Amino acid sequence: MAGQVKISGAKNSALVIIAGALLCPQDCRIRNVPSLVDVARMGQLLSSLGVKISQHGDVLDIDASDLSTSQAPYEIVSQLRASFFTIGPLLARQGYAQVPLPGGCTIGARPVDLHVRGLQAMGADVQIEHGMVNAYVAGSSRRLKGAKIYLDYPSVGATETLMMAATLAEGETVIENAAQEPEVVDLANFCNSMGARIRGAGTTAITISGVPRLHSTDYAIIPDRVEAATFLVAGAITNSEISLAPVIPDHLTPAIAKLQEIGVQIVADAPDCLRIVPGEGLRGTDIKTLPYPGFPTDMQAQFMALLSLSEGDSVITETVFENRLRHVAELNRMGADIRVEGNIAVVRGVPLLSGAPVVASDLRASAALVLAGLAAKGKTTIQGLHHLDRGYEKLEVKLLSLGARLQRVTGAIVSPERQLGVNNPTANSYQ
Ligand SMILES: CC(=O)N[C@H]1[C@@H](OP(=O)(O)OP(=O)(O)OC[C@H]2O[C@@H](n3ccc(=O)[nH]c3=O)[C@H](O)[C@@H]2O)O[C@H](CO)[C@@H](O)[C@@H]1O
Ligand SMILES: C=C(OP(=O)(O)O)C(=O)O
Repeated sequence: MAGQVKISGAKNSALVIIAGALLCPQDCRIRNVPSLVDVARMGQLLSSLGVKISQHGDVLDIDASDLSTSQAPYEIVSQLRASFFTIGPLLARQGYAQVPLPGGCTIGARPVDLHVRGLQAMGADVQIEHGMVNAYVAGSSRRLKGAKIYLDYPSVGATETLMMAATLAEGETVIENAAQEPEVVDLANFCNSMGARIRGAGTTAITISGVPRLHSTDYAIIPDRVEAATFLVAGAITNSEISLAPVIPDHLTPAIAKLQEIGVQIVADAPDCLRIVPGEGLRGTDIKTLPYPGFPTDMQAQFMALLSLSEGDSVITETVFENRLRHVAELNRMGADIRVEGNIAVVRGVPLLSGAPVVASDLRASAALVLAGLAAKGKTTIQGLHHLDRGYEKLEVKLLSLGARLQRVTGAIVSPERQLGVNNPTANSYQ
């Protein structure tokens, strides 16, 4: 493979920024929105609340001037976790919100206690009954009150929920031990572009001075660092020179550092363009997933595919989610040598993977299996592509343009039966 790839807008920014548009009683134009199943579902959720949404290419126009209800429907919330992020804006704007518990998913239980405790600290009365979170603000103004909130863990979602809720609260809110992820900063910049007063996003202490009302905006989402890292690994695992743009290289620091340890060179050709130059041989290294600026959990599976073909032993420790190593069994089906104990995977590099039928257990696991399939000798068939389509815009089209040999075999848009066939008849040992 070789060539250039266009990186799409960040899924995790898009989802929360679409929820954040609920804060605004005027038009919001959001640019660089990736075309993903999750984004479409988030749009359906807002429509069910009475919001008018129209899409032209990667531009989304959202008019949330009239909200017909503050009750989010279970059928949509249960399909994507990010839908719970609507609770903060709905409560802040309407003084009332009813959002079903989003439930866990294959990577972990994913409770929402930190979101709930923070909203309570801001004066909301929150009851959880029959799987539903009912939150309301008493008093004639129905406005939340600024508060000092310490998060036990720097949860991305809780930081975002509370930051959005605080934009319209009375007084000042300080979120301590806040998540520092780039998508949190993107959300803060989006809110500030509508007149919110948020300082410190990207650090561990975020201060929000509440304002009575926000106004319309035109905002472009940052590039997706997880998609970019996935393509960097695609270059490394197939020994291919690939250029990526647009990217924000700073957001990729943990991935670049690990790729360099593994023996791959990354060159900045322009401030928003990175090129991967494959090395002579790949070496194992250790990875521990952590909140940003640590190594992202959303890149762990893809790096495991790469390390399974890197010489020597690697230890991968997953600390963010309790059940995010389910791709191990599938990689082992392809000839990888990986042992799991608790949240630790010990990867012993093998010279060659061999194509096999495999099943994707979650979004990043599906990307890891595609990467493994690109490097493996023979044909790999991946089932469970509904996970992939949640978070990668046209992955196979982009890979095909680089010269990969793969095709979508069956299925309609959200069919779990959908399969991807990846074929590499000429894999060499130790790429
Ligand atoms: C849509 C979106 O942006 N998803 C991202 C977001 O998910 P999400 O916002 O769900 O991730 P969090 O940072 O909240 O979760 C991290 C850890 O905190 C725990 N926790 C979280 C909230 C809470 O109230 N209580 C609690 O115990 C979770 O179970 C998990 O073990 O950040 C994750 C961590 O970078 C990424 O993997 C996801 O891709
Ligand atoms: C876990 C992820 O997403 P979500 O929080 O939407 O499930 C992810 O993007 O890898």
